[in-house]
Amino acid sequence: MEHITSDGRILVMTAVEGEREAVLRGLKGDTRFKVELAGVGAPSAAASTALALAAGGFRLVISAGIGGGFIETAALESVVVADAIIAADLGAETANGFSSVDELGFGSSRIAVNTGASQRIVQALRAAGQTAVAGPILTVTTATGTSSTAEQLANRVPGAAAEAMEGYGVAVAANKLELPVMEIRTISNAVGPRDRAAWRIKEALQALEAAFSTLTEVI
Ligand SMILES: O=C(O)c1cccc(C(=O)CC[C@H]2O[C@@H](n3cnc4c(=O)[nH]cnc43)[C@H](O)[C@@H]2O)c1
Repeated sequence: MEHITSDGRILVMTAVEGEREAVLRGLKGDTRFKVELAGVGAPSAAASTALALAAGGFRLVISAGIGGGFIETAALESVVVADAIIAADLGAETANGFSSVDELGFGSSRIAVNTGASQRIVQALRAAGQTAVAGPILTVTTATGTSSTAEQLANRVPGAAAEAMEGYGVAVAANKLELPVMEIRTISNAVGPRDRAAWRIKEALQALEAAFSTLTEVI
């Protein structure tokens, strides 16, 4: 996949150490990658990514970790590769509902990715035996905990596949340096009512490890 990267390193940002360790296990010492901690939430992720990128020499930035899945699109333990990274709650509440920063004229809540590259990674993951889909990954400030919020987000972003809390922050930092960005999430829980007994964090971390193992073969 030389059109994603050729020379230069790939920076992978994860929110927490458990995710970082899973990615590192999958990479098996591949020195083309550097894996750093973003912290939880888009502001921390943006600052951490900017600091990491200051070292220079990167060709691609990937926001990676576990996430919530819009379950009719992304099943538990599956992989979602972003075809867009969207700050889904960045905007204003109005009498007529939510207005995005785009609608308010303050900027863009959507960061584009190389959708061809996302599709090719999805194909490679499927060929390796994982369930994978490309779709919009939402960045939220508050993890969704009700069916009503899940429904609002799904209506706001048609085709929404997953939500997490860092992608938009990582992408803003990459964008500032005109670097391409991707987001890869493995699904630990359904977006909706919190049901801890149903969370599959261990399995999602195993899926994350497997996804990065495949990535080293195609990138
Ligand atoms: O408890 C553990 O063992 C553990 C291991 C690895 C990661 C975690 C996390 O809690 C990661 C937090 C991270 O995950 C994203 N996330 C996961 N599910 C959702 C969701 O439904 N909505 C939004 N974000 C979600 C998020 O990016 C967090 O930063 C725990």
